[in-house]
Amino acid sequence: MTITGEMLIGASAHRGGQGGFRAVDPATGEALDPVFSGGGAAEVERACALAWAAFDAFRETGLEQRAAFLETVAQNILDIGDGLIVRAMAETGLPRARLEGERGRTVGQLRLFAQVVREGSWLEARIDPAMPARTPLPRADIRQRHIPLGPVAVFGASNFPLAFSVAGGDTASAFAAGCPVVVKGHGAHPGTSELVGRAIRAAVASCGLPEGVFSLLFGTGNEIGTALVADPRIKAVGFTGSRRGGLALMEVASRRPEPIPVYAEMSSINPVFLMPTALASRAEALGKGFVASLTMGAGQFCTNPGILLGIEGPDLDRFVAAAVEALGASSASTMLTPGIHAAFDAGVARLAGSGAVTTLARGMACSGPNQAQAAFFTTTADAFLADTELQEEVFGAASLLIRCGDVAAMKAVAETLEGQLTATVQMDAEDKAAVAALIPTLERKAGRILANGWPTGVEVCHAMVHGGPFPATSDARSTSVGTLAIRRFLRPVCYQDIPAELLPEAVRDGNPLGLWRRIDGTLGQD
Ligand SMILES: NC(=O)C1=CN([C@@H]2O[C@H](COP(=O)(O)OP(=O)(O)OC[C@H]3O[C@@H](n4cnc5c(N)ncnc54)[C@H](O)[C@@H]3O)[C@@H](O)[C@H]2O)C=CC1
Ligand SMILES: O=C(O)CCC(=O)C(=O)O
Repeated sequence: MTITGEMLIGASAHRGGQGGFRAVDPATGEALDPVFSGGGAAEVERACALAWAAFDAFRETGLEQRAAFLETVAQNILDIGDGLIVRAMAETGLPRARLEGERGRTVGQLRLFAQVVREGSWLEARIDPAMPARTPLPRADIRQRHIPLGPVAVFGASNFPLAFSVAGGDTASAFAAGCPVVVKGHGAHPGTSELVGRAIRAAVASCGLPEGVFSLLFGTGNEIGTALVADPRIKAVGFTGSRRGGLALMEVASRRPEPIPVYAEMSSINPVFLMPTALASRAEALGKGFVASLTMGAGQFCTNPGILLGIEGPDLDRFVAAAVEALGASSASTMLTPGIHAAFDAGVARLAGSGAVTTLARGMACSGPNQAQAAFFTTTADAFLADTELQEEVFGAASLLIRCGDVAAMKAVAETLEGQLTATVQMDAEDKAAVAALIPTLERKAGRILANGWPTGVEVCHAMVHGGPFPATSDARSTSVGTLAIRRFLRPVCYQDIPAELLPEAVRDGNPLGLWRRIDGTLGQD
């Protein structure tokens, strides 16, 4: 498939009038062909008009047709073949194995949402039949189903060019809900974005859907993203990126005459609690496991273990020695963009320069452009509690070990943490009581609590929560990974005494869709 550098607006490919740009291979610093054109207000207007025009037809597609659309997108992505992986490698510096795995995750995610669409429980159909004889007042016939919010703006993330980008979780869940999608592609991987965008566009056409179901826009500054979120036809936003970017888009969305929800996944330092017995029994293995998680993908995961908490003593020293050895042997790796690399170096310099922080280890020296040397620091619980800046995410392979006096100090630190995507406990059976005391705090702070694993690598499944209180996300009630992500783009509508022939199929008598429905409070398939 050829990459042309055009934006995809409905069925047409379009060269915008704003400044052109090229992707950069971060491993060499070289600009890649072709030149991509940037869009502005005119392209936003066209894409949103088409999306709005498509909405009513798309939202009432049959469950089977919509599921087949998601499966066609998945197949079309696979059919691009190796060209997709090669382009993504060049644009991101990420290795082949990682990108092949990410493609599998992306395709699997689309197929999982197809199953969800078919199964139909997301419609949450409820029927409270009329009670004309009820006294003192009769009850009307009241029915409820969920409908999609409307066209969704999706911002592709830099660090997952497939799974959190053009056909990533935000797009898959919005399509599953019945929302047209306008993607603002990330400028770091425009060629990858165009290839995937063309795969989606072909699926829209072959599934007989209106062209406005999908558009892909590019633009260099903030203008295009701002215009997209401000457009009155956009009804929700999905975003993964920086806290600054997420906050800026939340501000735009809240200032609209009709404010809309922004589901932004932003920043998280993912605390790991090294419980005493676990540390005593396997400090060395934990040290190695930690470094493997920290350095994976050059640390460019929002689930990266950015802080560790352990109790002072010889077992923690053994953990540190093992981690220092593993980290010292970790090679420098190419980061996604020169900007992300510069932000990592600045964050590491900030920690290294703090009087309260000691540098424990750095990874191997850099040997090419945009490479990052992993970094491991330590501080005390008192110092951490005194300086809120030590909580700021350093995006990349940098982590801070907080030395605590006892389990109570660990809990005190946990209480001061901002909202997190994850919280991890490394524990043995004897640590259970201490962990039980910690869990209520962790539940308030994080979207996912895990034991004896590492937070990087999110499973795409029904029970997953990839979310959490601010600043991990802008809305703690949601997840951006897993099938519950569909909820973000739905809202309930109630039908009171609506004549049977005007009711949507989901809540009709006789249950033509064969859904699980709550009838007078009882769940069943009647
Ligand atoms: N927590 C996480 O999952 C991630 C965090 N980051 C953080 O973000 C930093 C920069 O990386 P990027 O991926 O470029 O994230 P970013 O937040 O700068 O950009 C993400 C997308 O949002 C758009 N955008 C950003 N600010 C905007 C604004 N004010 N108005 C309109 N559109 C806006 C950008 O054009 C881009 O398409 C990294 O150094 C890292 O600190 C990056 C990726 C993932
Ligand atoms: O750890 C993962 O698999 C997902 C990480 C993520 O969501 C991110 O880095 O934006």
